[in-house]
Amino acid sequence: MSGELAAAFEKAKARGEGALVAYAMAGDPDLARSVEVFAALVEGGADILEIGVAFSDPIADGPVIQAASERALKAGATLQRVLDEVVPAVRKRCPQTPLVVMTYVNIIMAMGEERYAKLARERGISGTILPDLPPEESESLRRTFDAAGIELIPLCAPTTPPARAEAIARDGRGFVYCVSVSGVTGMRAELPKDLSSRLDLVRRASKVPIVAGFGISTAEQARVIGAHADGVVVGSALVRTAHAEGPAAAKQLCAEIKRGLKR
Ligand SMILES: O=P(O)(O)OC[C@@H](O)[C@@H](O)c1c[nH]c2ccccc12
Repeated sequence: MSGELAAAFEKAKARGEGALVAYAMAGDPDLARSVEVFAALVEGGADILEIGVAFSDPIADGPVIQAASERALKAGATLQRVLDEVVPAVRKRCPQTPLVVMTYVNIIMAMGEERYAKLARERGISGTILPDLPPEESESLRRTFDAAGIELIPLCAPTTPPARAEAIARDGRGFVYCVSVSGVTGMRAELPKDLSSRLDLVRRASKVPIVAGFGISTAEQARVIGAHADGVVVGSALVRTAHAEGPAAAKQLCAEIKRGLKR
């Protein structure tokens, strides 16, 4: 196991903070400028970067990330180029920050799972999130990733039955990603009332840290949810801000959300 993700959660905890996992799309608006966005998120206090690799059919994504996907595809952000050009540049700018790739199964299969795992590890990736990975495929992929030192981060949905959520959490690598709302990524004014009890259940069963993501865009939401998790994921709000106002504004938003994660 790489251990870099665990260390990032430990570091945040030692500072009395929940961890901020900040998502942006590699190649949005182009490869070089997305590196600036990732660096800004870390300057704003992100503890872990989630690097989106665009896919033509992003079924789990709402409008903001879909639009980012389209911009990235237009800019030529293939998995190969992201690993060759974006990841090393981000690594160089942010040497202390663990990097996680977030993409869809097809993209990994097209490269070949072993080739991906080896190359990703060489480039400095710690983990990978695949929201459309069917449970039947997850075991073989997890073995491949384990062997290469890439942590396959599992997801738990609101529709995952408690016993299944516990099983996922027990077997988790890196951290468990608890999806807060049904549906697609994107900002939400309100989060479900039973979210905190679901998070408590997964957290009790999990050997690795747990984070909540989907719909979080404010410091107040981060504060409320952060009390029941080891960290939160913020995507659409950062992607939208970086696109509309630039990296400096996204950095500000990170810093604000980070304040909500102070214990
Ligand atoms: O955008 P939101 O609502 O802040 O959600 C996180 C998110 O963007 C990121 O983790 C993500 C982007 N695309 C995904 C697809 C599935 C699961 C997670 C994701």
